Amino acid sequence: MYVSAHQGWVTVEAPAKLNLFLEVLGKRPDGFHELETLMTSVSIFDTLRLRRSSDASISLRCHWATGYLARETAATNAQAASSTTTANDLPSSPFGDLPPPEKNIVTKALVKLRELAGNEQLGCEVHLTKRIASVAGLGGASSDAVAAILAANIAWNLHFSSAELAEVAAAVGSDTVFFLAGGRAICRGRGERVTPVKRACQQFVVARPPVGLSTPRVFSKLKIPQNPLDIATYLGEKTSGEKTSRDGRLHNRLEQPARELTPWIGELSSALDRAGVAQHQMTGSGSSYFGLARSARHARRIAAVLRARQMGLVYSATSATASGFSPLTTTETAQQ
Ligand SMILES: C[C@@](CO)(OP(=O)(O)O)[C@H](O)COP(=O)(O)OP(=O)(O)OC[C@H]1O[C@@H](n2ccc(N)nc2=O)[C@H](O)[C@@H]1O
Ligand SMILES: Nc1ncnc2c1ncn2[C@@H]1O[C@H](COP(=O)(O)OP(=O)(O)O)[C@@H](O)[C@H]1O
Repeated sequence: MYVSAHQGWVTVEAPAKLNLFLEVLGKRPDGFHELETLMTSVSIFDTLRLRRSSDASISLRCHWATGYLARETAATNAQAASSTTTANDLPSSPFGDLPPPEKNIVTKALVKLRELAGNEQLGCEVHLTKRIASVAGLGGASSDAVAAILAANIAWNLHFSSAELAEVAAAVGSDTVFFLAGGRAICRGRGERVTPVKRACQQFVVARPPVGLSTPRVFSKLKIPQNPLDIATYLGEKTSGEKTSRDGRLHNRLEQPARELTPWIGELSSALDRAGVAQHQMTGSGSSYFGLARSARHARRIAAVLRARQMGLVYSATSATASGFSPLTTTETAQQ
């Protein structure tokens, strides 16, 4: 995350993520699945701007960067949960649909944060510009939630510690905690137990087909593996006591169930094979699919091929760099 503050507004660039390895170890009594996943944040960003307001309302205006409005009546009070807008009454965009503001994860995260701060009078105005496609396995909603928590922690002068921020993040999603530091990390449990690993810079081409996939739906099609793969198949030898990732074999246990739900995964896989991309797979619970490119130029070239074949929304992206993605040690302004 990149965080900055200017004239009362806190701005956060919230990255997407890709799952380079994802294994499902079993189903838990709480209905969630025990995961072992290697995630990397990548250079596809939503932009969240937040400033404190003088009253207790939490208002959110959310739109796609292309100009598609997520909600026409975007400004809403967090308490006004009985808004009359519905998820179906506005034109959808090629990025996917977004919920009305009171159901947006950003609003939920801010309500949770002020609840834990013990001050229901805290209010703010939020503008969210979305570029990360939705129901795409790119973690856009989780990243937005963390961006909002970080921005409000500054705007509301809460001085929450990293551990407290992680508690708020975990309360609103499973892969949210990862986004607090981003970079590259192994996430276990529901996704909330995060171990950073050394980063290698990688280039990707990412395509989000015209259909999205809902996470619970993909999990419902999954057959739990008898012999789950060890993440060591992806991670290399230990270096100075810390695991370092090498470009191991990609793996995503959720890809097979997703292939049963949409032909797009198979089509993207074939397109990347034909384009000569050596390693590719689906990210998260889909529907986005990515390939490992040899260079930024290679990624752009493959992206152009996929666009020409109308394979959906196509991005070329690079993995997180060590400097830019740690909100907890970010710029001076952000630490005020
Ligand atoms: C599965 C992953 C892998 O990165 O997929 P993506 O959503 O990113 O594609 C994530 O952990 C998703 O994280 P997140 O999107 O925050 O999930 P949540 O909102 O907490 O859960 C949505 C639903 O997914 C299922 N779910 C999610 C996480 C998990 N470890 N086990 C599950 O079974 C549950 O049915 C849950 O109700
Ligand atoms: N700020 C947000 N951005 C995107 N989707 C959101 C947001 N808030 C809530 N949602 C809901 O979250 C779900 C998609 O989450 P998203 O992170 O885009 O998918 P995925 O986890 O597959 O990447 C959808 O049901 C969507 O309505």
